Amino acid sequence: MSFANMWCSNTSPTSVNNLFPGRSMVLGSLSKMDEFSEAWSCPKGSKMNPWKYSNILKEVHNVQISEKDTEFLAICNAGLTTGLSREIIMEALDETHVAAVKDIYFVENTSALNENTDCDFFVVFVKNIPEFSSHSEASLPAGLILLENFVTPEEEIALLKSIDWTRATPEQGQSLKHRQVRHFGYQFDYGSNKVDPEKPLDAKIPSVCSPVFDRMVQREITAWVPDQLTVNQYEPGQGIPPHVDTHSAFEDPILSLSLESDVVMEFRKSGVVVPVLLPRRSLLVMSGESRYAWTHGINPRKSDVVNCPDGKFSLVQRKRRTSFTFRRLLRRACTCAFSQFCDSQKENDVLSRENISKNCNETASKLENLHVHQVYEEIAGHFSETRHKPWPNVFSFVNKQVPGSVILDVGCGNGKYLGLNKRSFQVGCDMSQHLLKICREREFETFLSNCLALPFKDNSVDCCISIAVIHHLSTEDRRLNAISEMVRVLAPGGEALIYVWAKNQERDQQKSSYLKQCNNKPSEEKPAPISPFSLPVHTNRTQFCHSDLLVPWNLKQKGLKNSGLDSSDSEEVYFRYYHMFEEGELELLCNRLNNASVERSYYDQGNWCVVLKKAPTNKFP
Ligand SMILES: O=C(O)CCC(=O)C(=O)O
Ligand SMILES: [Fe+2]
Repeated sequence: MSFANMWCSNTSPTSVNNLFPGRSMVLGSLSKMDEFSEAWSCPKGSKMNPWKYSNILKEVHNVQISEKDTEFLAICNAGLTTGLSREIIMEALDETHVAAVKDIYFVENTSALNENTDCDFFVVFVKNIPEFSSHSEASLPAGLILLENFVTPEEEIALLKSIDWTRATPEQGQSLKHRQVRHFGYQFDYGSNKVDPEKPLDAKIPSVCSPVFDRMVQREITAWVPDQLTVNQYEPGQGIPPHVDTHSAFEDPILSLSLESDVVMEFRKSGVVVPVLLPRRSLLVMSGESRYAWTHGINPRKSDVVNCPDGKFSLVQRKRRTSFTFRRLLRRACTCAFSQFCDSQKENDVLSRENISKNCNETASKLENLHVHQVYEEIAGHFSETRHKPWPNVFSFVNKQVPGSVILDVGCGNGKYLGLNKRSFQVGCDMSQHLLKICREREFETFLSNCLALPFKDNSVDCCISIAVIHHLSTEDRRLNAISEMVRVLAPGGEALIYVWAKNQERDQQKSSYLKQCNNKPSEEKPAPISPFSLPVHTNRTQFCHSDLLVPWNLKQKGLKNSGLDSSDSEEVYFRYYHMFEEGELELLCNRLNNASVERSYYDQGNWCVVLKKAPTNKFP
C-alpha cells in the first residue's frame, strides 16, 4: 500500500480498521486538504473538517501541516485514551514509511472535538513536532543500568531449562492473567505485594544461576547474592502492569535478566514515560531512584517500536520472553531517600491519615491536589467519554429554573449539565484544565476555580448544582466550606442541588447501578497507589468498606484485541480520593448553616442528595 492512496477515507489500511472497528485512519497533507474535505463530504466548519485540525495544530500546538511527506506524523481526533498507539500506526504503514517516520505526535485534546469514538481519526504529515513530545531523546531514569550480553547463549539455554513449569504447585506457581510466574527462595504474594521472610520455599534458586551471581558480585553490581527469584514468562501480547517493587520487601537494587526475546519496558514517574529496550540476554539493574521512585511495567502488546541507531523507527515483533528477576529480601524497614514512595516510611510521614482526620488544611489540600485534581487532569479524556447521560433528577432541577436564571455548576466536569436549559445562563467551574477545555470545545461558559473559593459576589446566582464534587474534599470543614460557598453566592431564596456518593450502594438497580456489574473475578495483582497517603484502596463495583478511601480509575485502552492487547487490560491505574457519605451526613452538614435549610433529601443513582434553599432574606436573627 502506498502513502499516496492512504489519505482518503475509504482506502484505510485494513489493519487499522480491524483494530478500531468503525474507525478508519486517514492520512492527509496540506495540498490534499480541500479534496479531503470533499471526500468526507463534510462542509467546512463542521466538526470533521480537517481545516479545523490544521488551525488547532497551528494555533495551539505550533505545529505546521506539510504539503509533502515528512518524517513526522501528527494524529488528531484519537487521543491515547482511545488505545491508539505508535505501534498501531506503525503497523499500518508500509516499510518505507516506517523507516522514514521518525516520530509521531499525538495531538492532545483534538479528540475532544469529537466525542463519538466510532469516528475516524486523522493522521497528517507535519513539518515539526513539539520538542517535548519526542521519544527518542529521553534519558534513562537515574540509577537504571542496562548490561547487554550479561549471559552467553549457552547460559541462557541452561537457565531456561532449569525452570520446570509443569512442577509449579499452587503456592509456587501462579498463572496470572498476563503471564506465567514461578517463585524460588521465597514466594512473592501479589495480594499484599510482600514476601514472608519466615516462610522460605522448598523450591530454591536453581544452581545454574550461580555463575550469574558470581558475575554480579565480581562486577560490583551487588555486594550480596540474591535469595529470591521470580521467573516471569510472557507470551507475545502479555505484559506486567506498572508497579514499584515494594520498598520494604527487597534490597536495592532489583535485577532482571531478559531471556528469549527483546522487549520494551516502560518507566514512569510524574507523567514522564521512558521506554527502555531490554535486549535478549541483557541484565537490567534498577537501583536508586529507578528502583524506588519510578514504576516499571511492560505494555501487553505483540510488537514494540524500537529506535534504531540511525534515529529511525522499526517495528519488532515480540517472541516469548522469560525474565529472571533476582532480589534480596530486606529484613528491616526501608530507609530509602524516597520516603514519598516508601511503604516503610509512610507511617511516620507527616502526611499520614491521622493528620487528615485532624482537619489539617494543608495536608487535605495536598491530598486533594494529588488524588483529585491531578488525577482528573490525567483521565479527563477517558472520564469525559464515560459521562454522557444527565441524571433525570438533575436534568429536571436545571430545567425547572425560570427563564433568564443564572445557573452555576460547581465542578462541572465535561459540561454534562451545561447547555441543558437554553433559556437560562448556565456557567460552570472546575479544577481540571483538561475538562474545561472539553467544555469550551462544546461552547459552554466555564472558568477555572476551586469550589472552596468561588469568584462570585454574594447573592449573585439564582441556582447552583454540585454533582459528585463535595465527596472529593477530605475534611468535614472543607466539605462544609464548599456548601457555604455555594450558599453565599446564591441569591436569597435560591436553591442548590448537591449530590455526593453514598457509602451504601443499594442493590436495587433503580437506585444504584454501581454493584450491577460486579464481576467477582479472582483478585488480580493490583497496582498499589504511589502515594504518601496511607488510605485504603477500594475494589471497584463492591460495597464501600471505608469512609475515606482511594478509588481506582483504570485508564483503559479500548478495542485493541487484534493488536495483542487484552481489551480488558488497563494501561494505567489512577487513584481518586473519596469521602463516602453515610445516610443523613449531608443533611447534618447542611443544617450547620444558619442561612439555608434542607428543602428535600433523597437517594438517587447511588448518591445522597439534598436541595438546599437559601433563606429568602439576608437578614438573620
Ligand atoms: O519481566 C521483567 O523483566 C520484570 C518483572 C518484574 O518487574 C517483577 O516481577 O516485579
Ligand atoms: Fe517489578
